[in-house]
Amino acid sequence: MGVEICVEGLTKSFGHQVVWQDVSLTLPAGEVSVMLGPSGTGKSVFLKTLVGLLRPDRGSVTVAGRDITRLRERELYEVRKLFGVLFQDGALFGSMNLYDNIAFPLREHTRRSESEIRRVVLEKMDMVGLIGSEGKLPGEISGGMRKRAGLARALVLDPEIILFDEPDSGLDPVRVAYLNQLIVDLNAQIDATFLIVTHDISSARQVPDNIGLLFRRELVMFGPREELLNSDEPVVRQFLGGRMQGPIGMAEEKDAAQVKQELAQLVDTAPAREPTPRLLPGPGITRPPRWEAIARREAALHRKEVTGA
Ligand SMILES: Nc1ncnc2c1ncn2[C@@H]1O[C@H](COP(=O)(O)OP(=O)(O)OP(=O)(O)O)[C@@H](O)[C@H]1O
Repeated sequence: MGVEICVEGLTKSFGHQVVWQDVSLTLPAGEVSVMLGPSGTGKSVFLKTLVGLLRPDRGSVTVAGRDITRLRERELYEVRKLFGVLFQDGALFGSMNLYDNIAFPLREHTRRSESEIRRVVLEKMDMVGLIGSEGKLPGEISGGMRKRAGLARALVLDPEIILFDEPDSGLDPVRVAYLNQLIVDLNAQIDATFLIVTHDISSARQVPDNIGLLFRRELVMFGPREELLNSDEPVVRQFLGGRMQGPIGMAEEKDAAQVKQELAQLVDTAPAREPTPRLLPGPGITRPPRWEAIARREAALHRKEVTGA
C-alpha cells in the first residue's frame, strides 16, 4: 500500500546557488501530497533528488528503510523500480508508438513474455482511457493524451510511489478536472504514495491529503491539506490567493517594509476559509481504509479552526 518517504535535513545547491536547505518532511504511505512554490524554488530539483537523479549536498531520503542518497548506482537502480515518474511533457520517445512507449519499462526492467507485457500495457492504457490509441505516435496526439500516456508508462511496473511533475501544465481546465479525477481514482485503486508538483491552486485544494510550500530556499510548511488551506502565514495566503501583495515578488523576494505596507493595505481576497470539498474517487471505486482516518483528521482540524480551540 505504498511506502513512506522520509526526508531529513535535505540541502541542494548548484555551485554557489543554494536551491533549498534543511528540508524535512514525511510523505505518508499511500497518501497524496502536493508541493507548491513560486517558479524557480526548486520543486523539480526536489522530485529529482527524491528519485536519486540528483545528489543532495546534505541530508537523507529514506525510502523503504534505505537512505537513497547513500546508495551506489546499481542499488539505486533497484530502488528506482519502486518509483513511477510522470515528467512534465510525458517524456515519451517520439519515434515509438504509444504501445511501445508504455511497454518500454517492462522490456527494459523485466523478463516478461510479450503476451504478459501486452496484458499489462493494455490494462494500464485502459486505466488512463487510451485504449484504441496504441498505434499513435506522441506527435499525433494532444498534450492531455501525452500526459495520460506518460502516466500509463509510469504505472506499468506497479510502483509504490508516483512523482508527478506539473501533470496539469498546458491543459485546459476541463482536462485538468479529468486528470485530477484520474489521479484520485488511481490513488484509491493502487494505493501508492503520490507526490504532485503543481501551480494549479484549485487542484492543490481538492486533490491531496497533504500540502507543502517551498519559498526562499526553505520548506515554509508541510502538513495536512486543511492546515495549509487555513494558514495565516502571509506567503501561504498570497500563494493560495494568487495575488501580488505579499512576500513573493516577480523576480526576487521583496523587502520587509514593502511587504508590511502592502499587507496593511490589503483586503484579503483569498478564497474564504470554508473547508474545500475533497475530490472523491468515482463511483464503484472502493476507498482504502485510510480515507476514514484522513476524513476524521480533517474534521478535527476544521472544528479547531471554527471554535479556535
Ligand atoms: N542541473 C542543474 N544545474 C544547475 N542549476 C539547475 C539545474 N537544475 C535546476 N537548476 C536551477 O535550480 C533552480 C530550481 O529549478 P527547478 O526547475 O527545480 O524550479 P521549479 O520550482 O520546478 O520551477 P518551475 O515552477 O518554474 O518549474 C533554478 O534556478 C534552476 O536554474
